[in-house]
This record gives sequence, structure tokens and C-alpha cells, in this order.
Amino acid sequence: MVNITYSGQKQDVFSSEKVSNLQTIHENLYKKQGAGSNFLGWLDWPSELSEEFMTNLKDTAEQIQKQADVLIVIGIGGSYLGAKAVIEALKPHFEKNPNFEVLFAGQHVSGAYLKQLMEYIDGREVALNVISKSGTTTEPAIAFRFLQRYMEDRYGEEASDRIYVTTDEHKGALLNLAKEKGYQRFVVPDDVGGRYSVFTAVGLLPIAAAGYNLNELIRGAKQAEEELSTFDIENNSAIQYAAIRHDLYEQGFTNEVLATFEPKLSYVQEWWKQLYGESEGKEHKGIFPVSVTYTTDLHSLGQYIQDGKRDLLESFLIVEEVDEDIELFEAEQNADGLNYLAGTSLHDFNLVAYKGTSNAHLSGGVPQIGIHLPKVDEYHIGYLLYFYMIACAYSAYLLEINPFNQPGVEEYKTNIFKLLKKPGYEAE
Ligand SMILES: O=P(O)(O)OC[C@H]1O[C@H](O)[C@H](O)[C@@H](O)[C@@H]1O
Repeated sequence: MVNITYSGQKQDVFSSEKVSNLQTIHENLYKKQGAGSNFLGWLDWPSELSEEFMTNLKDTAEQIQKQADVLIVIGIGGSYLGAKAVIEALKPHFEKNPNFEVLFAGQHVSGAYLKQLMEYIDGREVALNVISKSGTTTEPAIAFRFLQRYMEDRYGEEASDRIYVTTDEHKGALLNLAKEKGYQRFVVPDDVGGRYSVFTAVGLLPIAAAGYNLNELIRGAKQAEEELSTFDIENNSAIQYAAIRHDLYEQGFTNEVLATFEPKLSYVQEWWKQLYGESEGKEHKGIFPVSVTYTTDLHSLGQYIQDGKRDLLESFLIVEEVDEDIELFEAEQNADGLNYLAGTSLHDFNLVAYKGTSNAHLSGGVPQIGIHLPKVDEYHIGYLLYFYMIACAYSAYLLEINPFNQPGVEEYKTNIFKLLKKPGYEAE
């Protein structure tokens, strides 16, 4: 479903030694015995989803659509990027007076953003979905403090029927608050980390509320789960992607530039950056994930990619077919000189731009991986996200890294808490 192509220096990615290493990783992964294996709940999640779970999500999404015009999703990192990635990929670029909108908060700390958000929703019916696996993350907690007060001021007791909480089943400040206030709750499973949680209620409730087809999304994820679970190197695109990028990493290509010509995929890129950055960037190892949108960034970062420091590999996320397109036409006065393009659609232009850019960067010394996605719809996005998650597990295990923890994110948090004199941190 997702096809991988590679061009660059000749590689020996699939030598017998490397294949046997990949096979061991594969076996450990499916026997759930590698490092961090108690966080492998996402591996068979799509095929294990129950009817009851899906029905409950869809019913709640319908209830939200009935009671509100706006759903504000409060969360950060893995607690918002999956839903944001899917919704941005599927929604139209412009929508006149949308009947229902999903907005996000708590993904940064901006007073202006929160103030303007509360002004923007005034006069419109509102629901909140606050999402935090730990239930203690500061940024969403700050946003929720404001928005909870807003809801209570506006709706009084009815506010609790409009607030939906997605958090750990057993612990955390958010869970306690949800219980106390009687908010409807959804669970982030113990064995699924935030960045792997898009197919749990974390991603699915906002996606369903936004009006997208969960069955199709999960059908895509399930297809990926099935196809990518076999150790068949010739056909397993996830193993191919992981093995090629690892090989390039070993040759000194330590930054991966994920490039797309489809602006709707820019949050898939953001989601991918968290997935790979937090999964692999440990013990002074890992490929640094960065992203560009073409052709926009060809006019800014293109120079560096063509000609800067040679530690970049580039992976192109290419959409093969688009639903909507327009064609260039013959103009009477060919003042812009573009008549030679008459009959070329803008998607055709992008496919040519892909070839031209890829070849130019290749000759500039940037090895290329192509990830070919047939189209952007629920089914293919479901497939793509699962593909990236499973490939990430292989990739981190090739580095001998636990893909499922993020010990490094504590350091800056502790510093912030010390500076803010959070109780318990003053003495440090
Ligand atoms: O869902 P939460 O517990 O609020 O976590 C939200 C995010 O913040 C943390 O700092 C982690 O680095 C991320 O992996 C996580 O996705």
C-alpha cells in the first residue's frame, strides 16, 4: 500500500547479517519481548478494537456535534498531534461558515491565543475534550484551567455534560478532577504511549467529532497491521524504510528531511517528528527528524539541502493521486510565458517537481527515500500512520534503543518548575 523507493549510493542494506538482525528484531517485537515491550499495546490495537468501543466513540462524537458548534481539544505532543494530523490531512483548505469546528488548545503557552480563542467561541456552543495520558502535563493543565472556568461561567452545572476527558484509567490529577466533576471519561491504555495513541480514544474521538470516517481510518490501520506483520523484506515497506534509513545513518546521514508536496500533510510531518524524535533520540544516538513542504521550502531551505553540510537524507512522502485539481490553460497573451504548461495539472506539476528536486538533491549528495502513498483519505492515512509507527519500532531497535520511553524530556521540565518555584521544587 505504501511503496518505498531508494536512490543513493549503493547500499548493502539487506546483507545476510543485517537480515538476520532484522529478523531477531521482528521476532522480539511480535513476541513482545524487546526493550519497552510493555508499551506495545498499539501493535495489534487496530485489529483488537471492539464494536462496543467504536460505537461508544461514534455515539459520543454525535452527542458532541449535537450539543456544540465547536469542540476544543486540549492536549500537547502525542495527546494532540495524531488527531491534528488526520484532521488537517482530510479537511478542506477553506470552509465557509463551517457547521462544526475542531480547535486545539494547550499545545503551547500563549496568552494571546487563549484570550482570542475564548473571544472566538463566544456566542457559539462549545464542548471540550481534554486529553493527557499522565494527567499532569503543565501546558494542557493551564489551558484547561481557563477553559474549564469559561465553561462553568457560561453553562453552570451543564458544563460537566460538555467536558470529555481522555486520560489514564487509574491515576493522575485529571482523572481525579474528572471523577469529582462527573465528566465523561475515555481511557489512554497503559500499554500505549502518547505518540503511538492515534488509534485509541486520544485520536479517534476528535477525529470522529470532526466528521471523519473512523471505520475507514481503522480499516487502513488494520490493513497495515496485517501486511506489515510478515517478515517479508521484499514486500514489507516498514522494514525497508527502517533498514534503509538506519544504513544511511551509519554512513553519517544523521538528519532526515521529510519532504512533501502536499501542504495538507504538514501535521503528519509534525506527528512524525515527535514519533521519531522521541523514540530514537536517546543515548546520544538517533536521526534528527526535520520536515519541509515543497515547493514552498525549495525557495528557502532548498539551497541548504542542495549544497549545505552533507549529513542529510531526504524522504519524500509522495501522494500519487489527488481528488481535486486544476489544469493550466492557454492564455491569449502569454505574458507570463506559461503557455508551454497548458494542459498540465498542478498535481502533474508537483510530480515533475518531485522528480526534478529528487534528482538535483541526489546529485548534490543527498540520498533519497520515496514513500509513495496512493491518495489522501481516511483509509490511506490510517495505513500511513501505522506504517510509520511500526517502522519506528524497527528503526529504534536497530539503534539498540528503547523506542517507547522519553527520559530526556524531564530535564527541562524540572528546570522550569525550579524557576517557577513549584511546590516540591523550591529547595533544589
Ligand atoms: O499526554 P500527556 O501525558 O499530557 O503528555 C503529552 C506529551 O508530553 C510529554 O512531555 C512527552 O514528552 C510526550 O511524549 C507526550 O506526548
